[in-house]
Amino acid sequence: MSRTKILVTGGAGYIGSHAVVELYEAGFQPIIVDNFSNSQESALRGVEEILGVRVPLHRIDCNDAEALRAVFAEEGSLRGVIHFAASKAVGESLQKPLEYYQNNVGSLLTLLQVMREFGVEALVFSSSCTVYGIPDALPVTEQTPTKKANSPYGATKQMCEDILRDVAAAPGNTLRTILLRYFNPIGAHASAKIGELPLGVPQNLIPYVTQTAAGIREQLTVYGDTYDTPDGTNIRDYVHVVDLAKAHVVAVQRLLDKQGETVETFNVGTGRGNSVLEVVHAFERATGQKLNYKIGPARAGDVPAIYADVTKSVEVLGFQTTTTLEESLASAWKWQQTLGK
Ligand SMILES: O=c1ccn([C@@H]2O[C@H](COP(=O)(O)OP(=O)(O)O[C@H]3O[C@H](CO)[C@H](O)[C@H](O)[C@H]3O)[C@@H](O)[C@H]2O)c(=O)[nH]1
Repeated sequence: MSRTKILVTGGAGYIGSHAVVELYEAGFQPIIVDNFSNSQESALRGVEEILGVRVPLHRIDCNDAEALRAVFAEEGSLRGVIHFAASKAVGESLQKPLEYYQNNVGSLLTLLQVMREFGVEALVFSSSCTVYGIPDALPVTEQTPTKKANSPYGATKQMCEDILRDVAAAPGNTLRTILLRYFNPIGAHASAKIGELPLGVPQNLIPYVTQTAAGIREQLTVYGDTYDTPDGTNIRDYVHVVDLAKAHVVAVQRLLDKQGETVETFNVGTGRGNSVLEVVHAFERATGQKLNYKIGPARAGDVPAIYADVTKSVEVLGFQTTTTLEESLASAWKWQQTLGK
């Protein structure tokens, strides 16, 4: 029996590569589109080693409508798209707003246009808990009002969500969309053949932690300990990347089964909040490594605390994470060790 083809934009990236593995293992045929602007070919070798097969790759930019059309035409019979391809660095987006709007919003518009031309009617979109801004109450549900984004990156995620809701509401619309609002993805595949590949100095907590433990970085700076949280450091919901990848498989299946509304939103997190210091100590417990860290000043723009209410994703989507924080951190460390110095 032939596999159902799903286009995965950004399929060589951190979350995308893990999703490609989970899709294939669930019986789908992922087709990767990537421009390698923030990803590396080595991720695809890792995917190949895990699966024992080559996954088709198209090296194109999602802003290039003609190139995208050629992919849809060549592949034929695509049933759905998972759109990971986007720029994701909050700080960088403040420096390069135009690039972020073009890359994130522009590429979605182009993709939607081409999907319509080819009659592809299922889309999973990578959104982010950043759309909630600084929430008034915790945990956040999908009904929690969104707040004005404090970076162009966050604004692009809100705009893309709005675009997809408007498309769904238009008369005659046939597109079905699931918006997955990711909390903080961490960790790596159990095989340690794929994982996060930050370029340069990591901006995110976990790669900074693992690089510090590996001796690549001198010391982790914990950004502030005077927040209104139990230990004064920021609280986040750290979700294992393989769990997160699996949420996409469930979402794609739901779209193909035509269940639910034409556009649906789900939080993808563990439902647990952990402080930065809890992460540091969980890492030490999980790996036996002592972490060199200091408390530094708060980072501008950080949300004091956010974690997911996962009731809807459990009850409606039928999705639940299974990996503990310690397991996630151990997988991140195992992956870091394969990278060397
Ligand atoms: O060296 C560091 C790095 C991070 N942190 C703290 O660790 C927590 C997590 O920080 P990350 O940078 O890993 O992630 P954010 O919570 O800032 O998330 C942001 O980046 C994510 C991916 O890059 C998502 O896109 C998300 O939407 C966006 O808000 C924060 O409290 C941050 O202050 C430190 O203390 N030291």
